[in-house]
Amino acid sequence: MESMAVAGHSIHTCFHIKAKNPRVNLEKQVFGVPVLHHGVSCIGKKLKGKVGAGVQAVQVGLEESERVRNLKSLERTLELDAVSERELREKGFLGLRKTKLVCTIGPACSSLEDLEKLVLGGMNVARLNMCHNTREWHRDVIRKIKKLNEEKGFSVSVMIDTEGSQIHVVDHGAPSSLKVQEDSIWLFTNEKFDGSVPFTVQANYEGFSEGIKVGDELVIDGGMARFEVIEKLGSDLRCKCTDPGLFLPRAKFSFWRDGKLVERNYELPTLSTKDWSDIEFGISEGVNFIAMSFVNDAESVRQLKNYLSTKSAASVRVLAKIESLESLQKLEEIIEASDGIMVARVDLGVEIPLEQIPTVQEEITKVCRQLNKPVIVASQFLESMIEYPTPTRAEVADISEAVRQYADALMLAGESAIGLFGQKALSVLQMTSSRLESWSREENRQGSLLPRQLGVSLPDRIAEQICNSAVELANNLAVDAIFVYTKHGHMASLLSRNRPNPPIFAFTNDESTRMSLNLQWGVIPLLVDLSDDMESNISSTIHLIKSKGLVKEGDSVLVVSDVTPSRATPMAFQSIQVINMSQFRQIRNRKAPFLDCHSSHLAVRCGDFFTKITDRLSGKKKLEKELKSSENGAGQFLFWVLDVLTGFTP
Ligand SMILES: Nc1ncnc2c1ncn2[C@@H]1O[C@H](COP(=O)(O)OP(=O)(O)OP(=O)(O)O)[C@@H](O)[C@H]1O
Ligand SMILES: CC(=O)C(=O)O
Repeated sequence: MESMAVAGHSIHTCFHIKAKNPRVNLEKQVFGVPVLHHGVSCIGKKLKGKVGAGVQAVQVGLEESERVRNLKSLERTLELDAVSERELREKGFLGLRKTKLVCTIGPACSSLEDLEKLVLGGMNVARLNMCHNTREWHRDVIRKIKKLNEEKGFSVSVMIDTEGSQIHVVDHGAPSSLKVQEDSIWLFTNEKFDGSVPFTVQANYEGFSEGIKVGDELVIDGGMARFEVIEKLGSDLRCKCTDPGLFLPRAKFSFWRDGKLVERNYELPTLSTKDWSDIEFGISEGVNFIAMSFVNDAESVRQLKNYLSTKSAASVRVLAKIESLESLQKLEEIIEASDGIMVARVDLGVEIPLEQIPTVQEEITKVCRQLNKPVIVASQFLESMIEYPTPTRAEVADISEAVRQYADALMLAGESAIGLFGQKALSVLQMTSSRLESWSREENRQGSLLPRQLGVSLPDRIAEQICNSAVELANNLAVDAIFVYTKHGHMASLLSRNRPNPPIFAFTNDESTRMSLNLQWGVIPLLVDLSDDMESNISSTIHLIKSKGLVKEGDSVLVVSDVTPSRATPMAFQSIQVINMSQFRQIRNRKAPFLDCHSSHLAVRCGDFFTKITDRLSGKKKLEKELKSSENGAGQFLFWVLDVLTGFTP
């Protein structure tokens, strides 16, 4: 045991842990686990008057004047974005929407006024698809979003999508959509010519017909129309329409044989020359995310991430778009290599049968959560609203399903980019996701996806377990919010991964972390000027939230802090505390922590307890017996925490 601080109802302990399991490098880690000795009996109910009234542990080694300076500097800078603040005032902590919303920006919504309406309607991330429009147009939109962020106190992130390399139609014989009649005969060619030739389809890639045989099926946009290959003329294909439908501009096509996709190794790079130059453009405009189209392996993701590092742009997060059969076959390695995933349902539907999309979407979403990467479910949520002012009931059900699957974010494509009712579509997305979230909470259905179902252990097992336990505590104690102090967003994302009932306020002093957390489920990122003194960070942020009038009587918060070693705290220190915000007073004049007999007894228990947990279940039985027989509340509490934590052991 190293040190300890006890104040009021809160007890803070720090101790070294020697791991027996070599996979868990605990030697250098120090935990701080503040424990409530009155908390055990109120699991699942709202904490009223049972929580420590304030954070009183004070760091050893910090002079008082420095502490007060830290508090003052924090008071000057707490950026809660204007939209979250408004929502918080209207709906309270638990009413904050958790599912994030992404809108594709296109000609229908690129004016400053329309962009502002989208932000006020809940857009967290603006997406620009580099395969449409000019670079000047994209630059203008990005600058407008940044201007709104600066002038109106918004915090909307910007994402660009690379065009990627995929076989698609350059021209299909008409300037816009075209009906394809049954039995009509078409020529598919790689020949380049100006203008349109009736019944002639130009492909963008000369090797498009390699490996294709007479009798194969050519499918347009995952089923918009179907053809049979009736003749091969060099590299051209003569095809007969077997299933009439529509030809849209830039339609994608795929070939099928005996009911299976014909898989071919096109010599197309994931990032084309144009994509690299779009990436340069994105870096120079300070975008927050790059979504890579047609990723087929982890290597291409790593290549882009390395490139961003060499350009001092490692803060730009790389998302991999899952939209090919090959990317599904290498799903885990792609997720692990990337900073997040987009389930690009439109293009995915070109390569896998449409009826498989819902289950594939669920599987990708689940694996992303397991591996702690945010996931966007994209496209066609409200396709009918491109033309009509109300959604179909099935579209609303599709949104609800993605929310139920706990996707981090949902994305509008054509609905916002070119739709007649983009803002209305966003409000349907917003209302439907909020409704399902509150229904889940009220019915306590959140419990149906318990953290233990997450299954895997991440490399940082200690942080993972702390966050799992913190969320279990937060849900059981029914706190109103979780506060986390984070440099790179790691602890915030581990908390989000557990999809807690209360929202997660992630305080960071890193602007790029703040912007990247905009994609993370349930996280409200706030920019603050964090100091080395974690207690004053906690104290000041609670004080600031209170001073803005955002705290109601009885509101409590669970605080997770993760202090990296510094002069003030030479050892890493991770702690969980529960604080009643409404009774909270800023502590400015206490100088040192103090001990009492009860707490030192508790710390010994804690040390014993964690050693045994890290030794997996070997010590559980003995420890359970000891803790169960303990006559004080702390022992009982630890027994309960033991139960929670060991439940996660694989
Ligand atoms: N910047 C833009 N300028 C003009 N039209 C756009 C723009 N962005 C999107 N669109 C329109 O909105 C529609 C949906 O856009 P989105 O980029 O999601 O789909 P997409 O064209 O199928 O590309 P991808 O398959 O890469 O997602 C497009 O078909 C296009 O018509
Ligand atoms: C968004 C996208 O690229 C798709 O749905 O295919």
